[in-house]
Amino acid sequence: MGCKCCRWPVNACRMARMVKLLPLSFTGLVLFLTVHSFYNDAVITGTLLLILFFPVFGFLPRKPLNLPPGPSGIPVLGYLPFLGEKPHQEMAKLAKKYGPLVHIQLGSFPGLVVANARLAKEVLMTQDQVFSSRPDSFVTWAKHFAYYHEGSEVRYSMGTAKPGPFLRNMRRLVAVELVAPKRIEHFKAIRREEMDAMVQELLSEVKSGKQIVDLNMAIGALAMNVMSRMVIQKRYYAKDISPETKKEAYEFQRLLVTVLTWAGYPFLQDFVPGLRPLMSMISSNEREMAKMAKNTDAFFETILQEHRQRQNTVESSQDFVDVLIQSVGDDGKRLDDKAIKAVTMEMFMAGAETTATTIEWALAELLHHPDIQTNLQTELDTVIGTTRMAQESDIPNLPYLHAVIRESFRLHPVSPLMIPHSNSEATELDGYHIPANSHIFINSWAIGRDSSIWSSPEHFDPERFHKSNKFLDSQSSEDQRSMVGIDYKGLSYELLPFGSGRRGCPGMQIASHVVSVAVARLVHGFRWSLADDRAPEDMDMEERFGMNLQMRSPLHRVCCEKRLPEEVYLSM
Ligand code: HEM
Repeated sequence: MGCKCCRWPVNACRMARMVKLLPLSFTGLVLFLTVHSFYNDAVITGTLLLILFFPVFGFLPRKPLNLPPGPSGIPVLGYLPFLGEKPHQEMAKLAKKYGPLVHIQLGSFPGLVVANARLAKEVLMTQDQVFSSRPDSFVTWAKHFAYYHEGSEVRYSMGTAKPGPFLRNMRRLVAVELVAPKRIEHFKAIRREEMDAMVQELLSEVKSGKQIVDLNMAIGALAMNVMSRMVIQKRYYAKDISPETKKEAYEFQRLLVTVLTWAGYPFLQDFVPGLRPLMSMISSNEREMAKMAKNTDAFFETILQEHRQRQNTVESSQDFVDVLIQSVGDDGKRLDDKAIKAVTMEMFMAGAETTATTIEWALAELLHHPDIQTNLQTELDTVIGTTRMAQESDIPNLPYLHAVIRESFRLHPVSPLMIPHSNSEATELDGYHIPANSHIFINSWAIGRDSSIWSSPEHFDPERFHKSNKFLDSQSSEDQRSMVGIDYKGLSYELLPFGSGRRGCPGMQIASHVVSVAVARLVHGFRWSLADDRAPEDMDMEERFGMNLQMRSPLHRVCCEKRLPEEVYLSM
């Protein structure tokens, strides 16, 4: 067990205190002698001594704080080096050992892992206001890609912003202009056209005799095109685009991949801010990011200027950038150009990859479990028939599809630790002291595998969400029975792929439409199996942690067979 104040090993903590005291004591001694030889007056020297040594009391042994239990780390870095390549899994292991609330020291910051539904509710609902900030540790990325500088404290990205006028205004704009029912309906045609385009693209590959298709690419193109048409009225992912757009699309894709990669990168200086000046000097990452940030800024500046020239004021043809340009904040001012550029980019980062990865995991599970794929096809054929493709209006009539998607979200939340929350003031949680500015990791991956909630938690089985729930027997508790009613919209803390509360995902409605219809279309229109004679049980279902929790082996080579009559595809 580590020291109660910081969880380092007790001796390491004592040593660190002594090391911290040395320079102060030395400086104090030198100053004392200088001052005393100058004034030769005991009262003045004594007063100065008191002032000088006052801060030292901060380093003397303190009354132990009642922190939640947790592992000890190493001096300076704390538990950072032990989080490994899959921090969500390591944090889940810690929760098994120490309980659902675990304290971990992350460099200079206290960290907290929340790993059960009851405590997630406490953080996201009961104490939502206290925990709705974001940590101070995103600043390296934000400095380059969200126009952050330490003097201003403003981070022009919703995901990293602290509560305040910028975040309030942005969340309002997204809620009203992108995801309100009227706008969802308005963008319906875009979603339908992109779904049709994906099916046609897959069909043309199947017809050309290639039975193996790149499903990862098809899904990625769908999610990107839906987002880019809503946000900037452009379509970058298609074979039939003009050579000019192709160049622009290439630059867009290159920039986005880089920005996403850096966003998932743990910068040491963000956790040990004392190292920031040194790292800025020696780190090649910072130089590379600064270069890339210039290109990103130039790209989104062009988009912004194109929109300004077009001056689109007709609501029916407005995209999200038009809305951002015209919006007026609480202070009566228009948005800063930097904010418009950063939020435009963020829509792609937060909205497209997450949606694509979610669809890919669902399809992966259906490849891994062919019997469940067949069950879903049976439901689709029964409800929709075989003479037309699935539409958005069919979704409420497809309970098994809904169960498949919920089960996929349970096992594969693409943001397994959400975006870390932070508390602006010290508080108490479950009787423990939570220091201000802690990094709060709500581990939805671990909650989705909590055996006190879910029977056979590692097992993919949509039945647990379906009325014919075979996991229920006479021994089942009321809690287990109520699983059938659990949804992912932020009201059931057992299933939180989109988070919940003030910082919950504002894009949930759009994502939910795209994910449901894409899975329905892909499974209704095609039969999927593994390429290269691989058996389902040999499939690689491992994860790769990053900005999103992706498949370690994405679905680049999958067998695809058309399963509806030819005229259904032709009539789209
Ligand atoms: C299946 C797709 C998606 C999933 C699983 C997902 C999940 C999440 C999660 C877990 C969070 C963090 C919640 C928290 O920290 O409490 C989040 C935040 C966010 N999401 Fe999504 N998201 C998806 C799609 C989208 C879409 C389509 C958009 C764009 C319209 C979007 C925009 C955002 C933004 C801007 C934030 C930051 C909100 C804030 O910090 O206040 N997301 N999302």
